[in-house]
Order: sequence, then C-alpha cells, then structure tokens
Amino acid sequence: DWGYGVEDGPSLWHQNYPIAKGSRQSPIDILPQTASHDPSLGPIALKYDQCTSINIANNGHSVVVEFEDSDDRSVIQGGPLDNPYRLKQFHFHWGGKGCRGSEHTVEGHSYASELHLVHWNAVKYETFGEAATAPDGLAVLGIFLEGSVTDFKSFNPKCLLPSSLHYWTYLGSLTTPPLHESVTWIVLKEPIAVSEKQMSKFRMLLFTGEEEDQRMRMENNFRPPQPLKGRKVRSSN
Ligand SMILES: Cc1cc(C(C)C)[n+](CCc2cnc[nH]2)c(C(C)C)c1
Ligand SMILES: [Zn+2]
Repeated sequence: DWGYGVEDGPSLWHQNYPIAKGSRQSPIDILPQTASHDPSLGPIALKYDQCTSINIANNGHSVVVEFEDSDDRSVIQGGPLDNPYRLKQFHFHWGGKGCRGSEHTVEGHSYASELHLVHWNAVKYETFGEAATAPDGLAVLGIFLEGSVTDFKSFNPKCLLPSSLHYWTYLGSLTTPPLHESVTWIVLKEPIAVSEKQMSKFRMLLFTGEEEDQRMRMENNFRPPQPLKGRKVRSSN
C-alpha cells in the first residue's frame, strides 16, 4: 500500500497515514549551528558485546539484521535516554546512485546511505510492537555511510561504529508508515566509510512490487526531510 514510487511514495503517505503531517515526523535536515549544545546530555553507552544476530532478511523495503531481544544483553543507554533500550534490529536506507540515500541530511547534505540501529524500551513495555506506538518506546541510532575506497568488514554493529560517539538528538518518528511518533533519534555526527562495492551490493537487492513478477530495484528507499515544527535538536559535547 505504500512505497517510494510515484504512485505510492512519501508525498502520498498522508492519505492513508494522516500522522505523516504530525508534529514530530522524521527524518529532518539537521542544522549544526542551530542545534543547542546541552551540557546535561551525557555520552551514549552501547553494550553490543553479547549481541546475538538471528537472521538477515530483505523485508521488501530494506535489508534487515534481527537480534535476539529476550534479555538486556545488547542495549543502548545514557545520552537522552532515561533507561536502557534493547537492540532489536538494524537496517539501511540508500539511494540509487551517488551521494543521495541517507534519510537525515546535514545542512542539506545527503550521505550515500544511513544505518539505523533500532532499540526498544523493554523496561516500560512488554513487546517491541507495543513500544513502537509509544512516545518513549523506541531509540534509533542513525549512522551515516559515505562512499569511500575502504570496505567494512562485517555486519557486527560493534565494528560499524565511527570513532566518535558525538551525536545530535531530537524527538521524531518512524520514517515509513505507520510513521508512529515513538522514536528518540540519536544521530552520530561522524560518518563511517563504506566502499562503492558495498553500496552496489545494496543496490543489487531487489524488492517485490505489488505483483511478485514486478521485480523493482531496491533503491531510493528514503523519506525526504520533514518540517521541524518548533522542535529543538540538541547536540552532545
Ligand atoms: C527493519 C525496519 C524496517 C522498517 C521499514 C523500512 C519498513 N521500519 C519502519 C520504519 C522505519 C525504518 N527506519 C526508520 N523508520 C522499521 C521500524 C520498526 C524502525 C524497521
Ligand atoms: Zn530506518
């Protein structure tokens, strides 16, 4: 019912999902100069050592790596978060070519791709599904990928992190339907390098059209920036 094409893309999502015009929609264009530095914002802490990946799948909209989330073995905490959020899965957004592809932009600048590490508040909610509809239910760590000659070795989230964990944070939403306004976004300032070869592998992934035979190229699976509507973007030190 929704996609990234001309007939079903982001500009039409509001017809079936009115919250698309809500007050905390994502992604946004981040303006570093207007982000308010908040000294009370501590560092984020990532505990991914025991992370247990379950599978990698093409869910028709993205390539997703799922994790075991029956306990707090892999969590993100600190920063803007009041308690630990459990790692559920990570996935990517990317463009058809060149440097467009990320969901968040920085002063209008897009990156080739954006990695989302999705976590949920298992302290307050019973299930991921329940958390996904709650205003403090999810915490998504966004990491920009920019094309470069180096390769990244594996999908272990630990080695996918840049050297600096400085971040911007703001209250937002899922970036595809149902567009729930349930996400505390933590976007790292420093991108990681990914090779053109890796990018081309994303682009070769096909995603199913309405009819199974309609194999469309999975690319440009990103939503454009949404109005800030008075929200404050805070910056870690
Ligand atoms: C693996 C995954 C895929 C998707 C979309 C791309 C269908 N979504 C829905 C929208 C979204 C993707 N990235 C930010 N929001 C999620 C949510 C639950 C975080 C996870
Ligand atoms: Zn995402």
